[in-house]
Amino acid sequence: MSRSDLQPVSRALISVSDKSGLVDLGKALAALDVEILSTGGSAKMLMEAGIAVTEVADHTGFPEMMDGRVKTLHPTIHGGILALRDNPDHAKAMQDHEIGGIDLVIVNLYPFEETVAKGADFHTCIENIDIGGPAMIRSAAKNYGFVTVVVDAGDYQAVIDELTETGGKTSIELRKRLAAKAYARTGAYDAAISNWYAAQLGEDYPDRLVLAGTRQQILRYGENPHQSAAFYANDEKRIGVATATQVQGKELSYNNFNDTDAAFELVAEFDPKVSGPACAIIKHANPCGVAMAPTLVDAYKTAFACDTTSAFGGIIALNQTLDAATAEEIVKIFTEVIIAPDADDAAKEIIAAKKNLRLLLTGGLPDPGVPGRLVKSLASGYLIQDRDNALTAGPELKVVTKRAPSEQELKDLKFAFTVAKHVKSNAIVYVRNGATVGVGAGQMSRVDSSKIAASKSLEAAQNAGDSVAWAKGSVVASDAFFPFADGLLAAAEAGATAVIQPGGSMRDDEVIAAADDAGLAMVFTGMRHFRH
Ligand SMILES: NC(=O)c1ncn([C@@H]2O[C@H](COP(=O)(O)O)[C@@H](O)[C@H]2O)c1NC=O
Repeated sequence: MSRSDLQPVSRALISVSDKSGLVDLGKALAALDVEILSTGGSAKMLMEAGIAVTEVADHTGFPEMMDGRVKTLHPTIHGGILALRDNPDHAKAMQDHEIGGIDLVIVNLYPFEETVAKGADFHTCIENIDIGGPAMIRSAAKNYGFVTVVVDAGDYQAVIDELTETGGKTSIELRKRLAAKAYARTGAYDAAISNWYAAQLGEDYPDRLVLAGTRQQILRYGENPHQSAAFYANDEKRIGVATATQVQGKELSYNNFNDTDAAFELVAEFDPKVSGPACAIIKHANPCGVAMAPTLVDAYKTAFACDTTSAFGGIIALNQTLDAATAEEIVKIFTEVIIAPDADDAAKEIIAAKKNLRLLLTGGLPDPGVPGRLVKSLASGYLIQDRDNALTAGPELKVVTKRAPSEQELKDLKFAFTVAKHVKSNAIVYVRNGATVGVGAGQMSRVDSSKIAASKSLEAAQNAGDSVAWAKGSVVASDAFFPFADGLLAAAEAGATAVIQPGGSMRDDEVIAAADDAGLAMVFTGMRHFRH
């Protein structure tokens, strides 16, 4: 710390909405002989604790007025904060107008974000927009050369420590760090107000986009070791990787965050009350095995059997509490992350033996039907779209072939289409008895995805000691329509007996005729699920 950059703190202004830690702070400042100015509620609490305080109204000679809309918006306050102490003109202005310097500004804002989150009415939200607080924060942060600004109770101790250590002064390093934090706070506050206002006006895509987030973690690196990265959480608080509790294991990496998100969003499609236990295993944001079964351990084992090679080092998502039997199976191979709503004690104990294995518990499943926004960044901008929260799984399914699917086929078709929604396009998914048996992902042609999925199903069969590919007698889902009959024929050749796809190709007639010729049952969903 360079001593010349130390600035004395003789007077502090405290105006806080969230009063946690206020009394201890006041006592510590009083012990350091710092004079305290404060607004109504904050002043009252300090006085009740026996701390000497001057009310801002007494300092300015102006009462708080208009229901608190005007408290600190006064030249005596802003002059005291903004004056450059080493500028003779500023010093003269202070003298002429009897303005005393304010060296430390401690403010936290009206709880606008919390008020909106509670679902308050328009008027209440407006009244919770803080005006005087951000003004003081911005003034103090601008004058960081002389003034210390604190917007987070988590910084009270650092300021007190430094004042104690230096005999009542703060360093330029601390003042700069706190000034940057102060502008980040007012920026995020205004972002929240602006987004809320746009929503009130029904503007889905306002002229100016403001994104705000809170840094959760600086990551070791990005997708690759030469890329730096961090994770920021937004205010959506959707149940998932961002809000989960990490019970054990190494720190999550960038790719872990991405893959775990994909895994949990997929498994959340399967409500345990409807589907029973379900498990999804993800590699590089694509599922390499997904299954439903009467028990969780069977769901895991069946998902794993789909592609035992790819599952190595994968991310496992479960739709219900991790139990000991499932944990025993999981620890048999190397896994990066397990994410589940909960884990019982016996399961936790088994997982604990694998020190690096990350276990994330979410407390529940996100609602796949809830609307939301997705943001993707391009070279010079952002693409914003609704979350793909739709699924056609009910009466809107249209049978287009002579043969209608059997009950088991229909159940598997719906499952396959749900999984396909979470596979990078072009997506082809073979399913048999509630489990994927072959996934073709991310190919530039649908036929290639069909072929890959079919060959994966042969590999799965061979691994299990079967000579016949598991696609035989399966059903198949395609995330978008088959533009030609070839993709469908590839599926028929692989042994699929029923098909689910959106339909809508110019050549639907040809594709339907090919399905009829091959004796396949086919349903159209009328909804596409591209994913990139
Ligand atoms: N209007 C003003 O001049 C003003 N000055 C400070 N405030 C806010 O009043 C709150 C503290 O009020 P109190 O100390 O009365 O509980 C703080 O959140 C602070 O940011 C103000 N309130 C809103 O704008």
